[in-house]
Amino acid sequence: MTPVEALACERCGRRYAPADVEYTCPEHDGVGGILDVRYDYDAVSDELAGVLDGPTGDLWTYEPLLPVDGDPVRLGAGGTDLLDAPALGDALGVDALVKNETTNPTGSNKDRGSAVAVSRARQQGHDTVACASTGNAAASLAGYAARADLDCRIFVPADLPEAKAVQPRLYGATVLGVDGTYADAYELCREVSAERGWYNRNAAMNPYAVEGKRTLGFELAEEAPDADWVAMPMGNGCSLAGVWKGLREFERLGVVDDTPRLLGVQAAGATAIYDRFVAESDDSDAAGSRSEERGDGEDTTADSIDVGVPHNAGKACRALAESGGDAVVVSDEAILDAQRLLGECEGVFAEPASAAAVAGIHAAVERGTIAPGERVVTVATGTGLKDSASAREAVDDVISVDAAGQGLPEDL
Ligand SMILES: Cc1ncc(COP(=O)(O)O)c(C=O)c1O
Ligand SMILES: N[C@@H](CCOP(=O)(O)O)C(=O)O
Repeated sequence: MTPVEALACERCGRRYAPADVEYTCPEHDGVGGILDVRYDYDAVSDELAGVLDGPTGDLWTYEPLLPVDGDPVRLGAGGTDLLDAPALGDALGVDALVKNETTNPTGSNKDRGSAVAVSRARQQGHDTVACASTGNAAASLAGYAARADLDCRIFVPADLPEAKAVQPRLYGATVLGVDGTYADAYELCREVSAERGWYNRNAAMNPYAVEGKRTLGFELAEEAPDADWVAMPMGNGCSLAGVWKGLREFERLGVVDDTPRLLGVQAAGATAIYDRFVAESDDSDAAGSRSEERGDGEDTTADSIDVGVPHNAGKACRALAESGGDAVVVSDEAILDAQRLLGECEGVFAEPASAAAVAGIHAAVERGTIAPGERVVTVATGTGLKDSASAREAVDDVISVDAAGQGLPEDL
C-alpha cells in the first residue's frame, strides 16, 4: 500500500491524518467537504515500477496505489476490455473505443469503488456496510459485502427497475425502498448509518470509494495513452472525478506524457453538474447559447444518473475544466438511439445512463467540440441487462411465428 499522507478537504484544503477522520471534513457539517486521499509516492517508487511494468489483471494489480493494508476483498472488478469500435466510430464520425465496464462482477464500474470501500470496512472491523443507490452501487456493495461476510443495508428510491432491486437482495443485503428520490435515500442512509454505526460507502462522503474508481483512469492511461477524449455519464460526478484523478496521477508518475480531455454527459432530466459547469465557464456567450440545449426535462429514463443533488459536482466540474474538456446534455430519445447503436455496432448492451455518453459524443461532434476523426473512448459504465424495460423502448417488437413457420417474413 502506498502510504496515505493525509486526507485533504476539497473545499477548504485542511489536511487530516487518516486516523482522525472517517468521512467528510468536520468544518463543513456534512455539506460538501469531501476528503481527497493524498499519498507519499516516493515511499513506494520501486514497488510502483513493478506494477507499471507488469501485466494488468483486476484492479488489485494497482494494490500498491490503493489505500488498503493486507488481504483485499476480491471479486474480479477492473481489468475490463478496451474494445476497438470501428462501426460505432463510423456512425459518430470519430475514432471510437469502448471501455466495457459492463463486465465487472456485478455489472458496473461501481465495483471498483466497492472493492476498496469494503476492503477498508473489513480491515477496520466493521460488521455492517450501507449505501444509498440508484441501483448499481447497491448491487456492487452487496456483492462485495457477501464476499467479505459483512451485513449490508441498501437505501434505494422505491421506483427502481425490478432487477436492480432484486440483485442486492440475492447477495443477502436488506433493501429499504425509500418513498422519494435518490437525494432522499442518500440523506436517510447518512443519518441512519451514523446512528447505527454502519460503514457508509457512498462516494459522496466516503473518501476511499473514489480511490477504487480511479483505477479506471489508470487502465485508460495504460491502454489508450493516445486518446483525445474520454466520454462518461455523470450522476453524482464521482466516477468522472475519480477517472481524472487516476489519469493525472499516471501523468505525474511519468506513465503517460499527456491526459485526454473529458466529456461529461448528463441527461436532460438531471442537469445539475452541467448547469454548474456552464455557469462557471469563462465564456458567457457560450453559457447563454447552452441554456437552449439544456431542455426542461424533469425526469429521465437514464435512472442511474437521475441525480438532482449531485454531491461531487465541484470535483466533476474541476476535472472537466482541468482536462480542457466539456459537458453536454442529451435527451432521452438520443439516449435510447445511442443504446441501440452501441448494441448493434459493437455488441455491448449498456444501460441508458451509459448510452448517454455515446449520445454525448454525437452532440459534441455536432457542436464542433470534438473534431471529426479524434480518438474518443466512451465508458460503458453499466450493463443494460438490469433494466430491460428501458431497453424495450429502443428495440423492435418480437416477430410472432407459429411452430410451422407461419408469420415468418419473406424478406428476412
Ligand atoms: C451505470 C452508471 N453510469 C454512470 C453513473 C454515474 O456515476 P457518478 O454518480 O459517479 O457520476 C452511475 C451511477 O451513478 C451508474 O450506475
Ligand atoms: N448512481 C449511483 C449513486 C451512488 O454511487 P456512488 O459510487 O457515487 O456512491 C449508484 O450506482 O447508485
